Amino acid sequence: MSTYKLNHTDSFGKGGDANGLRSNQENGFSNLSSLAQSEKAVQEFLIQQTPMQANDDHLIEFSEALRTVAKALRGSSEGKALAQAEAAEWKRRYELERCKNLELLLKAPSNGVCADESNSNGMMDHSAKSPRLHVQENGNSLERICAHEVLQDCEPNSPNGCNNKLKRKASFKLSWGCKGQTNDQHKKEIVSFESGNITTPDRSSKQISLTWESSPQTVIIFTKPNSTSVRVLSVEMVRWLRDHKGLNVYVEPRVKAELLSESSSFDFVQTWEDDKEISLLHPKVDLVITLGGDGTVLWAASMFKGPVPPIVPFSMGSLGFMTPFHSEQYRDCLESVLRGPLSITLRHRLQCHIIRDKARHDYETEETMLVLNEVTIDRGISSYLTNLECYCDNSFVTCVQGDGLILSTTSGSTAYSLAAGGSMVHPQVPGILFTPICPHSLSFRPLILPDHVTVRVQVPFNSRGSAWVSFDGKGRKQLEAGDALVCSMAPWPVSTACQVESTHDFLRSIHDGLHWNQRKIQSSDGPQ
Ligand SMILES: NC(=O)c1ccc[n+]([C@@H]2O[C@H](COP(=O)([O-])OP(=O)(O)OC[C@H]3O[C@@H](n4cnc5c(N)ncnc54)[C@H](O)[C@@H]3O)[C@@H](O)[C@H]2O)c1
Ligand SMILES: Nc1ncnc2c1ncn2[C@@H]1O[C@H](COP(=O)(O)OP(=O)(O)OP(=O)(O)O)[C@@H](O)[C@H]1O
Repeated sequence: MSTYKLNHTDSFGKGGDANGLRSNQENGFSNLSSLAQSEKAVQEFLIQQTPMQANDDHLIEFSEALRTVAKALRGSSEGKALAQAEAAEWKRRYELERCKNLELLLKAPSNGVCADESNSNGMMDHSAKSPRLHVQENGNSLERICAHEVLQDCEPNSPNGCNNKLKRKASFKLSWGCKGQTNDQHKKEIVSFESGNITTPDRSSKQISLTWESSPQTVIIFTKPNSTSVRVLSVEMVRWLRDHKGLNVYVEPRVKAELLSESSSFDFVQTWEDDKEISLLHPKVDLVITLGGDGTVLWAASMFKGPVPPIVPFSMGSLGFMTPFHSEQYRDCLESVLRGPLSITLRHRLQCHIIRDKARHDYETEETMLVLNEVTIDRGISSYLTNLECYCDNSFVTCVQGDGLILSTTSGSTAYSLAAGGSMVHPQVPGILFTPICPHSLSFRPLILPDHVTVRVQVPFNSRGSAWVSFDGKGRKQLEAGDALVCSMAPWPVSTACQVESTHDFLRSIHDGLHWNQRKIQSSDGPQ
């Protein structure tokens, strides 16, 4: 019986005491080792006693243990109070220092710092050339908040003698590029370092509007194959563009044949003979029209290995994530687009090179592939795990062991990457999504990398099998051990016309296309 009583809970008498200990632990009680020692001593002592003696002595030891607990708790709460007092003192000193600095600052406006009381909204005025101190009005009392510290050069013979804290701020210079690197390959005019303040006046992900300076003359139409409704609409649209808008119209060779089979009057429609010829079309084409689903937009974009004319995508598929225009209203839509101005979504593309191990020292690599959605490296028909070594610039990222890896644009974030657990990202956010496919690991979360990096994915020499690359779900190529795929942001984005504007269109797509976060509204009759 006594041995039964000597379990952990009973050495404290009752469960309530043990609970008390638990809550004290949660409150920061840390003197647990002395407590454990006392408990052990009580146990050892009691084991040596007769049952009667043990009961009395048990009570004595138990009360001692309680005293130990109380002492430890007292120590803990005293320690806590001390720490709080110390924190309060630090806070008081900090506030004093801050007030002193603020006073000095306001007393000395002639040293180049001006207290701009007109700007009472507390916002930073990034456009100001001279350094400013901004103030914020808060209720009746004027609370002054230094929005940012000012970089100030100290004039050696200045009448004010740089006698306040500001003069102590170290001057610094920022420049573009990596440490020790002089080229400005990654330069983007989105940040300026004027007067030592870092500002971002123009961010790349702003809504963009396109205004025609002269009227568009030539359009090219891409259509989804094997669809009767698409074929009917393309016949109608081609005629309307020619008869009502006086435009030159290009279509694919397949579509030209279809149009001619309708009527020989379509011989005004132009086409091309081979892929080389279409790659030369860009300088002639003002606008691209797509009739189909997202796949047709991807197809159209893939036809342009360099700059791409603006695309007007009409929805004639089942999902239509990137196709905001309704085909029934094509006349109104095209009238408005041709008149301009129009909002566009600037969709970044990735450029991908395969570097073969056996050709790694050759100057020429295989043809560069441009993708609008993603490049996928997977195990193909192999039943082995893929083993892919990934590097970002020259830093090792990870080794993917699973079904594969998706390197996606933000436009592609709602496609395959989404299915593999990647985040949905607004298409105008510049970045590269790094999304594993079925990784055999509990901790492989998807990443989003910045747009200026180069990602290299290599099949290691000790890999059991090869890997397969596909570009926007097409054009599969095999990667043998030692081969690598190098991928970075392409300089030729794809601009797609918006129905309203890019954020509105994106949100509409995730609501209507993916039924994002749809749930029945909770009824109001329930606990309040
Ligand atoms: N498990 C998957 O979800 C999976 C598998 C393979 C390919 N894909 C995607 O299919 C794309 C190729 O499209 P396709 O039409 O030629 O093939 P497809 O006809 O097989 O269509 C794939 C589906 O993905 C949708 N889709 C394509 N791009 C999208 C985007 N940016 N946002 C939202 N949905 C999008 C299409 O509307 C279509 O419903 C690939 O780039 C890849 O992203 C997805
Ligand atoms: N002009 C074209 N020539 C050859 N293939 C095309 C062309 N346009 C689209 N495709 C291919 O046809 C397939 C289906 O096209 P698309 O995705 O546009 O239609 P969908 O599947 O009906 O639409 P959604 O993707 O909305 O379900 C895609 O694989 C795409 O690559």
